[in-house]
Amino acid sequence: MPALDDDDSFPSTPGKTKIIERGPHHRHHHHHFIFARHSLSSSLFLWTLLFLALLASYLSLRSFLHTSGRYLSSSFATLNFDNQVRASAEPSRSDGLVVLVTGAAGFVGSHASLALAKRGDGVVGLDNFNSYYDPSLKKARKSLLANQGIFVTEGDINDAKLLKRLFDLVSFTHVLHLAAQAGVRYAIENPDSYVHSNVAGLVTLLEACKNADPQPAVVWASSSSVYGLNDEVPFSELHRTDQPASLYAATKKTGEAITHVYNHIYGLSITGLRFFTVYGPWGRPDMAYFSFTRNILQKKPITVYRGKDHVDLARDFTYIDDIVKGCVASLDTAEKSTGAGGIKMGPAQYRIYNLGNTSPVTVPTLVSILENYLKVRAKKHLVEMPGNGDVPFTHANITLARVELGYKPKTNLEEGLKKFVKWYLSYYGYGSRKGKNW
Ligand SMILES: O=C(O)[C@H]1O[C@H](OP(=O)(O)OP(=O)(O)OC[C@H]2O[C@@H](n3ccc(=O)[nH]c3=O)[C@H](O)[C@@H]2O)[C@H](O)[C@@H](O)[C@H]1O
Repeated sequence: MPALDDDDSFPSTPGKTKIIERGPHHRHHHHHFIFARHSLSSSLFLWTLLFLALLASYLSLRSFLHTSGRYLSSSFATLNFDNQVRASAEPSRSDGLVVLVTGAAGFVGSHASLALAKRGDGVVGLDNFNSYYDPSLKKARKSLLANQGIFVTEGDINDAKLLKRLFDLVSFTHVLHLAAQAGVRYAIENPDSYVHSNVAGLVTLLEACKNADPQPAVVWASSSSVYGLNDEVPFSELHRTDQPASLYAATKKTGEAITHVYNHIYGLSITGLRFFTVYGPWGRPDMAYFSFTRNILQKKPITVYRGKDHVDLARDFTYIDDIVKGCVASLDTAEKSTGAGGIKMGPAQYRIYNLGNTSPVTVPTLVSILENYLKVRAKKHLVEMPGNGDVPFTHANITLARVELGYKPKTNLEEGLKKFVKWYLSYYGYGSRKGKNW
């Protein structure tokens, strides 16, 4: 009796079935079966091969079209970008400057770009459109610039590749560096953003300037806040600036030291401008005159800080058009950098100027001027100045800028705020909720 080989009924290896041979009859059928199976499986095999071949060609064709499509569209985008940059950089007057303006969608940057383009200089803008305050205001400024043929590219001053690309495309004669993290009190909330833009970003930008051939002359925005706890008035460029009261001020003071290094080692021509509380149309919504206007119109309370012993705080508020004239005069009087491709050839110019108005006004006076134009009484909350970066007053001595730049501020706070309120009402409308959260 044939032993029942239990093993035969089980696959010897998982997935494989053993063919059980049961005598000649069985064998004949079996051959037939094997033959049929064989021809079936070879035609199946061929069909499978054909299918796979078709599938492979379809997939490779698709990926080829996809890649080349992407390549073509990115080449077009590159070409388009290059053309926009070059066209924007082209001056429309002979001997026109060719200026890279960083922070071009910002308050001072947009005004300065327009002024330069208006007199025939070539201007290329760079701005990261961050959301420190409502980016739609920045986009609106960008459109204003675009209408005058000025291209503003979206990018960060920390992007060394982008900067190199811009310098490869255009021989900038000047850089007007206005991109920064502004705001004195916000540094408590977001200290990193000040280091990112005002220190790291500045170094990346100066590296690009120093490597460029020819090297541009650099004019950049420092701040009245560098005077910090200095109480000699009016503030002169010779006064001490080693007692900053905010991280913002400390990063601007650091900027003055960093630019000095690039001047000293690489021969970059440097002009630092200490702006004093700049205000005006298309201004910054985070600043007091702007947020007060919005709150007064919306019948919301405003917080007015006071110093010790109820002394009013005061600022040397400076109108935007005067600041722009100071920027343009700085560009026009800047000497050429002396280095080339990162090597200094001789000593280069290093300047620092106060750009203020020389007539400080108290914050309550600012409020009453606004009340008068807006025809609404402000709901004032008087609060003692918190120790978060503010200084009690600022007051600029502008003798140096007057003598060397021909700087002469013309607009007092009353006239300047009138222009600001007119712009505000036309842009936002009465009591508009737009821009509620700057
Ligand atoms: O010159 C500069 O280098 C700086 O100027 C500007 O700083 P500041 O002079 O502090 O302007 P800004 O905030 O308008 O406060 C004005 C006054 O209103 C008071 N203030 C402010 C807010 C508030 O709610 N209440 C209030 O009383 C406040 O105490 C102050 O007395 C720029 O913002 C800054 O980026 C930098 O460029």
